[in-house]
Amino acid sequence: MVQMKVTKDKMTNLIQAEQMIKRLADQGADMVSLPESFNCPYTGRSFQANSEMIPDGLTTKTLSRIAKENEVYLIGGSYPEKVIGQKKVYNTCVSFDRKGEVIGKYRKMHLFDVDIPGKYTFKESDRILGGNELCIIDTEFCKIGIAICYDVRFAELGQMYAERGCDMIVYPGTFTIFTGPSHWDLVLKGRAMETECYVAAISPARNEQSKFVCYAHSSVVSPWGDIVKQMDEKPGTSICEIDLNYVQEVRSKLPVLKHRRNDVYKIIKLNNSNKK
Ligand SMILES: NC(=O)CC(=O)C(=O)O
Repeated sequence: MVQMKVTKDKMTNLIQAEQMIKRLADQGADMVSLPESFNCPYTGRSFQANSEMIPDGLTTKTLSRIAKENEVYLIGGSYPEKVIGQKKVYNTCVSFDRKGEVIGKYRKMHLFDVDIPGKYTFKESDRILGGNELCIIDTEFCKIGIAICYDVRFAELGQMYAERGCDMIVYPGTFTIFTGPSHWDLVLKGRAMETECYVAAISPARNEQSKFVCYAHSSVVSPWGDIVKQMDEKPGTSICEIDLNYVQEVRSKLPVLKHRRNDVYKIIKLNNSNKK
């Protein structure tokens, strides 16, 4: 987990990310994840101003080189993706294999439009478009589902990854200082427990000078719902060794995925005419 302090300067952020990824690779990490919005601050204006084409932009090219040089799988946190003909951008996570090849691209699906009076108001959809596709990366260890931050609040997405054979879900995410203390552990544990997957969530470090002050506390949660690694709010790196046999062990002891009654329930949106 790379919990870096994101600055306003993209080059500084890329250099910092590279140093931290190298440190983790030198310590034996097989897979490294960056946080959401790692190459620029997480504000609407900064996001739009720093957007790049994928895969031709500087950030994607740099991450590809870093993954290759360090021979690690790299989940590239997220950064703003420019699309020709669109004014708004996507909040996108690109993943790479050990050779630096792109193995997945995920666009944040659920947009963080919230109004917590007196505390925090944000309308991500003013400048960002929501993606519509799942992203599963197939690694030598297991299949991993990718989603971003606010997506973690939506249980259905996690369920879809579990149903499609993922043993782990990675959420680069930057929860706010207002929501994190009550909700971060809860949603990560919830997603892990109901999907019986390992769940990892990687945040930037807290930056009190930033307009967006995040909760930080990057974490890994086991398929039983226990927090197996958690950082505090400071910048740093952390390695967590996980045992994928434990996923199967939990699923055989408590087979909630098998017990789902998909024959009885499915989520539909009622229109006004048939709403009771
Ligand atoms: N920043 C987000 O996208 C989400 C968040 O902070 C929250 O859900 O809380």
